[in-house]
Amino acid sequence: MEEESGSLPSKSDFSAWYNDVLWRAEIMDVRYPVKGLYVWYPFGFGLRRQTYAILRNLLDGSEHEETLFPLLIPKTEFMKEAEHIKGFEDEVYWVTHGGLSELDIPLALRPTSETSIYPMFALWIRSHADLPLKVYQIVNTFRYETKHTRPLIRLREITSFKEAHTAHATWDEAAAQVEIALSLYTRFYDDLCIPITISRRPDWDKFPGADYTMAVDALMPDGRTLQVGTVHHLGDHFSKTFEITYEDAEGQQQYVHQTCYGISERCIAATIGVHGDDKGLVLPPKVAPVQVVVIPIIMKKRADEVLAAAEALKAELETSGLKVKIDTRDMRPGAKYYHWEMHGVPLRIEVGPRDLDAGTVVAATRDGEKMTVQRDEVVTAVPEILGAYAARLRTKAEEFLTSHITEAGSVEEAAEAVKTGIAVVHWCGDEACAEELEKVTNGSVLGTEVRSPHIKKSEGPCAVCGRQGTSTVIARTY
Ligand SMILES: Nc1ncnc2c1ncn2[C@@H]1O[C@H](COS(=O)(=O)NC(=O)[C@@H](N)CS)[C@@H](O)[C@H]1O
Repeated sequence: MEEESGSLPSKSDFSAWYNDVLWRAEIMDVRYPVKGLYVWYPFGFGLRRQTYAILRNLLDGSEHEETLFPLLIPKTEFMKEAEHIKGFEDEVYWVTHGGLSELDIPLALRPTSETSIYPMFALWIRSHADLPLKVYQIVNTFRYETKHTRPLIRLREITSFKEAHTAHATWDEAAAQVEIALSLYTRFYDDLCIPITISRRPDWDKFPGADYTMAVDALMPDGRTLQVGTVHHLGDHFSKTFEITYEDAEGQQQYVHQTCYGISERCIAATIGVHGDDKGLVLPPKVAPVQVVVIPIIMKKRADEVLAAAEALKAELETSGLKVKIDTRDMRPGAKYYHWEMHGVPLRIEVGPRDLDAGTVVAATRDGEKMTVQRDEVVTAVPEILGAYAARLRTKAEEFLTSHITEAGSVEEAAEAVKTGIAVVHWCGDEACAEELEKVTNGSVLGTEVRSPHIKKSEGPCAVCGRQGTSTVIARTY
């Protein structure tokens, strides 16, 4: 794709920066003629592949099995669970025709897959020996979002919806699975070098049909939080609706207790938003489609020698398991640096005539570290350089988060804090007080039972009514 004229807006104008970097870094083409649907460029798709490979490995390594359920859900099944319907009825797309003939039963495009999966769970689960059952799928789902749609953040077609669904013998075992899911999500976001907060959503914000919802939030550069994952304890609401029972050791029929937990491409929006800078993407090594770019510094003389050395270096790095590109385009080095910095490539290695003579190369990390490396040590040095780079990304993102969390003693203080980040107040749990908190702060009550190394939980008088309250997170959200 041609390097367009003009330059990337400053990241301080986050909305403009975000929209611009998505096409300049070839992540998403937003010109598709349906609102809320976007096209993955190949480079962006590479970022998606790497990101979801991490997620797959974490799930597969935690006794989940990947599966695939149909996209279309018969209205008869979809309309079975009252809460679920209420939560999704104004978001569901319906297929009403097959060709020219009207369907006798309209089919929903899955907004999420409880009502396609659980009728099958009822067939699959017969005895406690079938439990625990842990499956996941990574599919596209469809939600007719009426709020402002944004690529990777608020889609009508969620193209990368990882949804896990588990079934257990007891409520407690399902609750234990909620904790396992949260620890998997914590590891996943750590691999993306993204610090998160976890909290229990207030009841009015929990997943339709759930007992409770634990949510994972990331702080974006504009001070708003992005819900980048959720884990729901479904109790036996769905198993009673879909008759998912098992025979227990005493020969009794028991309803299973379930969980489900989802992550969408918002994880990529967070990676782009949290780490990016004024020059473009800054990608963690584990998800970068190109981890190292080799730039031959080609002068008139010795061009062939430099090119051969650069190709040899590329081959060696690839053999060591890295994703490497060599940029031999006929353009000045600075234009090449600009291009690969825009694409967030973690490490650039320059090879020129002087380097050949000195037996060295110049390594430059995407966050600005530059060093000379002995040519014959490059293959062992690169993993260390990338490790140190990832640690710096993590530290920088943690510092941003911790410096944007305010323990607020009053509603007014919370209102000030949410202009640029997260406020922690004491809230009694009463909905009326939450409404007052949201009205005055212009933020949302994200939740209680806050889990974050950066937020200490405490008790104290509710910031609104003075009754006994607990630490509660408030922020402006996407
Ligand atoms: N319109 C959307 N665009 C992008 N991501 C979304 C959208 N709606 C939800 N998500 C993401 O998908 C995650 C899971 O969605 S959810 O509704 O909370 N939960 C479920 O659907 C459950 N079935 C767990 S899979 C959310 O935490 C949020 O991060």
